[in-house]
Amino acid sequence: MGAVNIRNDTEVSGEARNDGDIKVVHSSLTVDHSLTIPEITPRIVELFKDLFKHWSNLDESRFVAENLSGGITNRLLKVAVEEENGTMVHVTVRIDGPNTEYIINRDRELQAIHHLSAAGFGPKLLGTFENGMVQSFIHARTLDASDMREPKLAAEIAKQLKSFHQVDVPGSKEPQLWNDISKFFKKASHLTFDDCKKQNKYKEISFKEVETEIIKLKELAGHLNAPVVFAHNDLLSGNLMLNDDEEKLYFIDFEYGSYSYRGFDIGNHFNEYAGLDCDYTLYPSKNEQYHFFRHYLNPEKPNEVSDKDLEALYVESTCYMLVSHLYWALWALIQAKMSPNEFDYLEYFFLRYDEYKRQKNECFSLAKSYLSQPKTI
Ligand SMILES: Nc1ncnc2c1ncn2[C@@H]1O[C@H](COP(=O)(O)OP(=O)(O)OP(=O)(O)O)[C@@H](O)[C@H]1O
Repeated sequence: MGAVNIRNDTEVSGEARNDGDIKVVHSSLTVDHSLTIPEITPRIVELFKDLFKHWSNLDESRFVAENLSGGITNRLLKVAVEEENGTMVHVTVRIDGPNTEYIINRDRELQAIHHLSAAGFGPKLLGTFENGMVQSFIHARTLDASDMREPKLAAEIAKQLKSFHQVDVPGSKEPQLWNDISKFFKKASHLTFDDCKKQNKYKEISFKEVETEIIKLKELAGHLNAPVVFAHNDLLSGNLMLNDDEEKLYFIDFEYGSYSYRGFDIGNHFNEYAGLDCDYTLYPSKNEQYHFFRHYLNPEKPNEVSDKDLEALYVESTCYMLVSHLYWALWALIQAKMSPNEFDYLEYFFLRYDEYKRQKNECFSLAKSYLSQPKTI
């Protein structure tokens, strides 16, 4: 990893928490996500001194915190620490967004981080606290949506995704996708907004219709027998970082990671070509998708992938691309109610759900016609 790590043998002053078989230092402190930088800095210093004993005697002036932007779920800080001998160490502090427990299973995330990080994915987890975690800082640039379709990068993303999907994260291997969608649906369909405009917009949604779509899509997807893998589930450009000098690509942010269907991770990634503006004219062409599939299915010999395997993955990803629209549409409704962020989550629901409706007939026909073909063994 290109990230600068603080000592691996981080001394524990906070209590050590055992997540699975790996121990990580834990502090019982919480950090208020809404504080300004001057207000939050002393709190971060206190937290670091509690977590990392070797920093406990450093003067407060040696800790410099700044906001990192990019995400829309959590508050992220970059903290520079000047050690006694003048060495600069950079870490990130992620403060969980308030109310994110409705959409994110933090225990599941923490368990996954250990195993993914041991497998070489993402930043190193250095410590946890009541509402967040400290991780190593990755010296790399965050990708833009348009970078993801660049053929060399697309091939590298596909190749890494394949190895990501091969990581064995302990615990139940039951796919969580439909459970999560069902949980989101229950929560999202019973909201009220104090803001009249929001409430009126929300009332335009027919949850009966959404529920019918979920049932139909779940049935169709079930027939495809997609392989179950440990999926990232949120492979957008902001969660991909590239160190150009080392030509090293990083996947970050595993908060939605779970056992899920291979096609969901891929279809969801393709949806992200549209960027946060949701310009779905940017969805990858069939050729671009096949390029990705070849490098995913056989990273060493991409040109030897059979047409049959390409077609199967094309149908699978297309079908789960639809599921991804429903997933994030419902997610956005919960965020519209729970998140303090300025982002227009309600509008985001409509962008995703409208795109679902635009795509569904074509995708259903594609999947049904594929499923009706006689299968050769
Ligand atoms: N360990 C890290 N090192 C360097 N930069 C990072 C690191 N983690 C995150 N970032 C930067 O911060 C941005 C936001 O991070 P992250 O995706 O974790 O936030 P988030 O709120 O969970 O986002 P979202 O929910 O939108 O995916 C990333 O796009 C990246 O630019």
